[in-house]
Amino acid sequence: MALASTQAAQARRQLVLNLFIYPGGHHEAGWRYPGARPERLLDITFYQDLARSAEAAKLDAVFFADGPAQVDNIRYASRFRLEPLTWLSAIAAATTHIGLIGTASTTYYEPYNLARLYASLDHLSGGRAGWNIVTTAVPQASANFGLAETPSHAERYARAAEFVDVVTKLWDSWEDDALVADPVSGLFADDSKIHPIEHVGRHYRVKGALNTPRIPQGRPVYVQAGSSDDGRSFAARYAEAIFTAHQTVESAKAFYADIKKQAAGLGRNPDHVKILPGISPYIGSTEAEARQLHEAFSDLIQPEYSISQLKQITGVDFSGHPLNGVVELDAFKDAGPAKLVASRFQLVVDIVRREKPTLRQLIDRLAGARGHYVVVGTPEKIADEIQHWFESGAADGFNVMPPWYAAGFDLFASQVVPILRKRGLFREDYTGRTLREHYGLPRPQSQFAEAARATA
Ligand SMILES: Cc1cc2nc3c(=O)[nH]c(=O)nc-3n(C[C@H](O)[C@H](O)[C@H](O)COP(=O)(O)O)c2cc1C
Repeated sequence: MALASTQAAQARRQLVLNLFIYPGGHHEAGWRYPGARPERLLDITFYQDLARSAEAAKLDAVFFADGPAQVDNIRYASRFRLEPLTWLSAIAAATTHIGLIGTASTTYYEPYNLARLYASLDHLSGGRAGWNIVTTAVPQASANFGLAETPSHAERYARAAEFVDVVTKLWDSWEDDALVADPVSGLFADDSKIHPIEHVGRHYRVKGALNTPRIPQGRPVYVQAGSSDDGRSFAARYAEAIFTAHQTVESAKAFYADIKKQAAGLGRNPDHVKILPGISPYIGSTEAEARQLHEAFSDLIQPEYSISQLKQITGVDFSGHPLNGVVELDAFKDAGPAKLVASRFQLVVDIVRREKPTLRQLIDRLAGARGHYVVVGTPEKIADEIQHWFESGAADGFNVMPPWYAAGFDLFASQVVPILRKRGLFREDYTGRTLREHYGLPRPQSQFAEAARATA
């Protein structure tokens, strides 16, 4: 009976929930909050425990951001980077169902290397790999790869499109039944079903095939994070899940409608493109308690860090601006290279236009989750917000961004998820093993197998 009701529940549109793991927590002072464990930030068992908690709550995946550069303002916040694929591989060994989404940049990788890495993660995890495709907007990164300057926004996205075409061919280059491994006949692999890809393009020349058999999911789940116009059209063409930042349900609804329309216009099934805004919950048994919790984090903010973060996002240096002085829109009119992450830049400008904050209020707004949606309230209120965005066409789910670990996530898992489950919005139990099955996505066929069948 339970399984039938689960399947019936699954048949209804189900909420997607990922745990976005960020060393030290998503609030910039999260590593300082009482109960946080900064001494465990390089301890793999800390992240394995977090992933097991997310799996126990039946979440879809854990998600790691990434950027191949040391950020400028490490002095006051735990902003170092765990290389996602290595840490996710260790998490795979400690879990059985939770999806594993790692960020990797098309600007600072080569397709063949990246295809091998994600093929390994998908094989070793039994089909749980997701690739968050970013073009990376951190100017410091180029200096780590011998580049005199960062390629332009448009150039990065042009490369990214070709990059995805190449790795897709590489993941398809072994047909599903190419690997035989028959000790009786002595045939290990049917090499007529392993295809060189012979790619020659503007940015890449790759002969192929991949040197790894086809992966359990066929291809990792393609996730994308970038919301500029270029980012949106790239996402509509390739993404199966999109991580995005929105402060209001209206902005999220407009983004959601735009992407779904663009995807449908390309002949894709819009249901196979999951829109996942970030949400950072501050949970209290009462509204007052939740507000106190949020204020306690604000009291731990170190403005030097916040102002350097603001400069990183907007290119504008507010270090000489009084904390209690109102931030004027004019301050952004000549903003320069920081427009590399166009969507995040626009998000800050929209806050300033809408709320006319003082500098202290602005850095407070951004400290919680770098511009993602921050919700402060009781578990019912947070579940209401999630349900409202989900049912009003603003989101297919969320990347959950706890202000601190592990209690910040434990509260969400123990107090908010059960309410969502009771409302029939979220799974009782996994009904599949792979990330594609959790997301309700089809397993793609190899383009070479399809071509071979077409000519047979
Ligand atoms: C929600 C969100 C998360 C992002 N996470 C990353 C990340 O982890 N690493 C990265 O290099 N870029 C990240 N980016 C930036 C973009 O993916 C990408 O680098 C691009 O250049 C800028 O995106 P946009 O201008 O299309 O918004 C993120 C962007 C958004 C909107």
